Amino acid sequence: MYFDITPNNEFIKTEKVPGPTKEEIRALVISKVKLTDEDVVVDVGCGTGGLTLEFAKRAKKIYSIDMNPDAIKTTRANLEKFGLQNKVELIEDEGLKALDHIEDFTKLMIGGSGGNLDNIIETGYLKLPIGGRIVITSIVLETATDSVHMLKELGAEPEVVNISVSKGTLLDRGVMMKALNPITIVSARKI
Ligand SMILES: C[S@@+](CC[C@H](N)C(=O)[O-])C[C@H]1O[C@@H](n2cnc3c(N)ncnc32)[C@H](O)[C@@H]1O
Repeated sequence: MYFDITPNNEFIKTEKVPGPTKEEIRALVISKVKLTDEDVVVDVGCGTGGLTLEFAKRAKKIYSIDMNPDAIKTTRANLEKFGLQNKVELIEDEGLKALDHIEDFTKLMIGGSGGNLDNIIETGYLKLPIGGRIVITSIVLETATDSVHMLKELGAEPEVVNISVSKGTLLDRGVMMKALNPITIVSARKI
């Protein structure tokens, strides 16, 4: 089956909002989330909506949270561009506050936490059902190591992968590879 990941250049973007998460990373995140069509996903820090869009293509329901109003606007614009707005509830709020009001989700994605990482992980992990999954993407190592410590404290067994993607540029004399910044993905199953 064709594994459809939306190319980076098809997203509506603004300088005020980070993202989208690079397409190769989005593909891997879906695999680490172990996304199914029965899933209810919470995406904390939805940014441009890169991951929200991939979840919306495949899952039953998505709650996408961002404290930046421009991120909510941009995510909405991208969902509407691809006709996927109906599955997604957009919440303009701080992640932890918004999580307090959401129940019965099966997967938790954290793509931004703004100094509240430990609390968002703890609250989210405790609300997940046994067998649910939590995935954290990080551009700084400290987010990854802090996530590992917190998940271990909660009794989980986190997996850590660091992905370096290089993209080829076609030149007359060959293909020049340009490295993009590495991303660390921490993931765990609720046990
Ligand atoms: C790197 S971007 C996420 C990109 C996104 N995964 C995508 O594919 O477009 C991180 C986002 O997290 C948001 N953010 C950071 N801390 C937050 C918090 N505590 N609560 C809600 N949103 C937060 C930021 O406003 C930003 O839009």
